[in-house]
Amino acid sequence: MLLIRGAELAVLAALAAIPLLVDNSYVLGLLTLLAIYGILLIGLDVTVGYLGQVNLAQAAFLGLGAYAAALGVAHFELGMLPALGLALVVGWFFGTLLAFPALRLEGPQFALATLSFSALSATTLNEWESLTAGAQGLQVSRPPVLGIELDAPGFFWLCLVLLALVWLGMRNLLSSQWGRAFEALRDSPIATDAMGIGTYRHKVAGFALASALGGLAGGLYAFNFQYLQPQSFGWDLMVILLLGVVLGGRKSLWGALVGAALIALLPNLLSSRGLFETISAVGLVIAVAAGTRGLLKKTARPFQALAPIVAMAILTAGSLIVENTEDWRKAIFALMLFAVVVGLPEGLMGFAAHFLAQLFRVAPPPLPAPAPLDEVLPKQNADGSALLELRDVKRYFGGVKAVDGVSLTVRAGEIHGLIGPNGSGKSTAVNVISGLYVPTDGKLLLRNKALPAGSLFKVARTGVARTFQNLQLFSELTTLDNVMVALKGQYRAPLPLVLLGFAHGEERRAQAVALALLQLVGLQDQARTRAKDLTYGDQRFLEIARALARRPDLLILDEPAAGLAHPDVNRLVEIIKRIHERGVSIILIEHHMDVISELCSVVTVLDGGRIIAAGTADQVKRDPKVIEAYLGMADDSAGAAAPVQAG
Ligand SMILES: Nc1ncnc2c1ncn2[C@@H]1O[C@H](COP(=O)(O)OP(=O)(O)OP(=O)(O)O)[C@@H](O)[C@H]1O
Repeated sequence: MLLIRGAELAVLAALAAIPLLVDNSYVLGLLTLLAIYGILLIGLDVTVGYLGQVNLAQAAFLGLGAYAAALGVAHFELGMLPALGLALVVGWFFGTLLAFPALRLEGPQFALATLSFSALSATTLNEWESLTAGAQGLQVSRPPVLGIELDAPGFFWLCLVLLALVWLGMRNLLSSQWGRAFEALRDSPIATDAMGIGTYRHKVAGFALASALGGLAGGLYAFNFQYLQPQSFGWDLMVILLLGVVLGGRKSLWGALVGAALIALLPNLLSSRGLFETISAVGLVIAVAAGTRGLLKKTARPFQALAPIVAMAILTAGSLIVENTEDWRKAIFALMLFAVVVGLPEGLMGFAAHFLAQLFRVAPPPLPAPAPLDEVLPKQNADGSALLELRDVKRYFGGVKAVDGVSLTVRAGEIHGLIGPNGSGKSTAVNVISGLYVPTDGKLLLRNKALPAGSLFKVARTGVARTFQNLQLFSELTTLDNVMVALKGQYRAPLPLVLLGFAHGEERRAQAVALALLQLVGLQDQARTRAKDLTYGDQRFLEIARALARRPDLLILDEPAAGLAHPDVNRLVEIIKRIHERGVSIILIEHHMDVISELCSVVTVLDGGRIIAAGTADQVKRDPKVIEAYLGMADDSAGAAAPVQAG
């Protein structure tokens, strides 16, 4: 950690020292642009990298921020800092305004919405000539900072200080509960909602933050160039910004800085022959190194390894042959983008990080001791009172009556088994209870209060947690982080404290709690393993630990033994017993009748969306309707064997 902090400080100090050592206005101009683009790309990376949304509006926010700062100075005689504050607020305001409707959309539709906003913003800046001077361009004067006129190095240092502050704030934010929530909702929005974290509101917050940084960068841009034209913030720039994020490496502050350096250099790269030749050659070396490493370690397919080498070889040869590199601009960008997208999907910094990790082998900071289970999961009062009541609940899909008038009561402290042949409506029933589906009709009560209908997020906040039949883990996050995501509701340091880095205490407490839950399911030694690298069985246990982090009154386990090998099924039974000892009430959907018999005090049997039997496991196993329902299933799988045979 100290090494990383040291590297950050060294790079910033080196950048700050350059104007003292080199008296060159061209270099200073590039450095200033690097700092401005750095802020802009850190913002863009929040949406593209962390939230996984294709945001095509960041250039527009740069423009809006630039004009806001310029007009603030021209019309209200603002100083530089208030003008930059105005640019930030304008970016944030329009970002929020766009985010509310646009983030209701997904994938390409969202990208199109941001594209439309860019077009609208460019047209308005262009046509509102009385305010912006339109295509003619707007002269901008650079106001003093706290009464001091800044020369070129002074302005660069201001940009660098702001970049350092943004860097620091974002590093703190992204390594906090907020950053984890952003990553979680990219991996599984359904599970994020089910963990009580509103995906929509977090996406809106992330987008607004990105736009605010776009606005701030815009203010600096205006005072740097001191001349604005609406067409500078159009589609061309947006493509270059995306190129910067992809080239530098997503989800990385370093990646944003490297991307910013590249896009600051790009236009100059082509006009300086020597520089272009050098960069092409360096690109070829990187492509060869990455390709060879990929082939040797079998992490890359031959095409993935060879294509970038061929592309960079063409670029290097071209840099030596062609007369005027400016004429080949688009082909050059295309070759570079192709090489990076195919060969280095994690960007230059992602690639460099592998090497640096091997070179320095920095041990992660030690984890705290697990918190006592009595604090993490206090024993609940299992008094047998009615916890969850379903009254004549129905859920139809067109003509399919998946759940057709189900009434049942789950009592505090019981493990309530829900069984039935395939397609009998079990998953639909729990999807209605947990808020994934809106019921077609009927009432759902938790402790005599109506359960919110059709909102995973709201139901999660009432004390209901669940796992999923088809695993819904945050696969890119570690085991520990998966559990910590679900703790967000319990650890809420105010945002300013998080940005300033004063949330570490809270973070340590959350780690200790998460470790205790991992210990409960036997995964404490895998805390730093990424969820996608766990065995299938361990992934199922991780989902249970994550759901427990919600400290639920009611835990719904949707076929937790599905696909588990026999030893893991035994382990699962032990885990469920341990959870039950804490007084947590459980609804258990299961096909393994021996698991149901061992664990459940009450069993409800569904068939065709209706309850056909209820009672103890022994009673329902002997019920003729249940036997008929199961035996009526032609050649069913072994896992779904008739209950009479399995017990
Ligand atoms: N989203 C949906 N759209 C349309 N039909 C659905 C949907 N979800 C479930 N169904 C139908 O509802 C019925 C009940 O399905 P459900 O998945 O709830 O059963 P299940 O008891 O959980 O089955 P399994 O044990 O195979 O998971 C089935 O006929 C299924 O095809």
